[in-house]
Amino acid sequence: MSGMERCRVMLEAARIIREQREEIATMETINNGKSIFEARVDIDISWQCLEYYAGLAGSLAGEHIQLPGGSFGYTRREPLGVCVGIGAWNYPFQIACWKSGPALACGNAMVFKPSPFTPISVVRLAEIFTEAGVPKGLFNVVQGGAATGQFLCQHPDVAKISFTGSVPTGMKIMEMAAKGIKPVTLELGGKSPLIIFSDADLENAVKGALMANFLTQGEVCCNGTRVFVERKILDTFTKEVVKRTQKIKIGDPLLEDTRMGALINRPHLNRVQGFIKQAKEQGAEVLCGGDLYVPDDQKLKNGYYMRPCVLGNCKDDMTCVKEEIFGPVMAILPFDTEEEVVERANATKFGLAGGVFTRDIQKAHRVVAALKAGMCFINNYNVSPVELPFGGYKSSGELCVTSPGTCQLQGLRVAPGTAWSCVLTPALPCRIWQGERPGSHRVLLAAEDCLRGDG
Ligand SMILES: NC(=O)C1=CN([C@@H]2O[C@H](COP(=O)(O)OP(=O)(O)OC[C@H]3O[C@@H](n4cnc5c(N)ncnc54)[C@H](O)[C@@H]3O)[C@@H](O)[C@H]2O)C=CC1
Repeated sequence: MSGMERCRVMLEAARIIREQREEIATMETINNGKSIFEARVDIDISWQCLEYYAGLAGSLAGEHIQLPGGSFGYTRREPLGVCVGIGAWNYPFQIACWKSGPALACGNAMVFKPSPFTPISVVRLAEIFTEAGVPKGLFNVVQGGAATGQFLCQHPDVAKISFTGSVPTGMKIMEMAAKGIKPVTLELGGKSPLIIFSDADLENAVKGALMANFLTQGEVCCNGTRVFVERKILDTFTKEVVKRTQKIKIGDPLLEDTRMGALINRPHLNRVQGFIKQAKEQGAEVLCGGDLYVPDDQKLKNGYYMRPCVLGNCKDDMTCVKEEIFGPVMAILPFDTEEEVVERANATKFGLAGGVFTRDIQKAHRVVAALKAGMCFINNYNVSPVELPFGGYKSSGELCVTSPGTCQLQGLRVAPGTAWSCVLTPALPCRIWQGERPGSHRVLLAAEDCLRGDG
């Protein structure tokens, strides 16, 4: 198909997703355990992603290069072939769209393997693609776990791998890809810093900290789980964060007013609670939560619910501060100076995201420029519009130009050795946690301010 033809099919898929938003969101809530309120946002981001790449499909073009003596050369944009997408369980439908959107826009085929913990919603995506006119066999779902993932990565007919998941699995994928000299895009874990200066709008900073820690039960790779608070406001900030955290409504994720659903499974719940136990042993103080939550509703009593946890008295060398917990656990750390906090914020093997809350715009841009992180937020956190890059530094994986999988857009890829970083600045304060739709945020991006590095 030509780019325009691919565009039309993808726009139709986006339309169907929009039309079936409620049904798919409900399916995603059952699939993952996150609140229906959040699942709807995921579905919106998913159709927006397909629309965005549909828009690019028609404009992909080669170049004509004039040579001496009247000769000329030209480049063609050609699909890679069969791309493999391997997804994590926290954003099943969205990850599948982030990977298949760019792949299909560029004329590739995709074999997608969801996490075995969240197998269903991506099957609905495959049905929608078929309904929209994607030729049979162009988007395929293969269910399975590690062995299936390995088989796909090692398959000689696979041209490219796009992976979202943990750092250890990412390493294995990179090794397998290296053996086949296959390009790979990795979207891995994080332990991102959130820096609250004493001049910040306190109300907004507190909401930002909740957004940075408790969306999707804390199972979000770019969460700002190391919350550095300027010592002057430590007590006030901590008190307010604890108060708001205790008010988060936990329970049946299909209810409209629920803001925190169930964790993905029992072993993961045990693992998260293990981190909290270890944090206490190492001297941290549990300021709230961390215990199991048992809903009154009998049919939910065996669910994997826990109360969101805030840890005080944390030190940089504690396990809860160093390792990704991937659950609703916030660690608060005091700091005194800008120089000190930047150094501590960067002292991590990860580099996915970072956030700064301050009223001083120069300080905000200075600090985010110094953070070694792929995505930085100023006076906001965890908004990810499809138009912006998503990816990390260091062990958080390769940074690509837009959403995971984008490297299928060859040529738009960041040149080797360069790094991109994107910064989001809000026109409105963080309100999503109060129940407003993310549409109420207007995200401003000024390219000159936001891109750094050779890109
Ligand atoms: N940077 C990002 O964009 C995101 C990162 N994550 C990270 O993912 C992790 C949680 O997700 P999990 O599903 O537990 O990660 P995981 O790494 O265990 O699994 C991810 C996917 O890889 C597959 N897999 C496992 N072993 C494999 C192997 N040897 N070869 C090929 N495929 C294999 C799994 O079946 C699953 O589909 C967290 O560490 C989180 O930070 C999650 C979401 C987004």
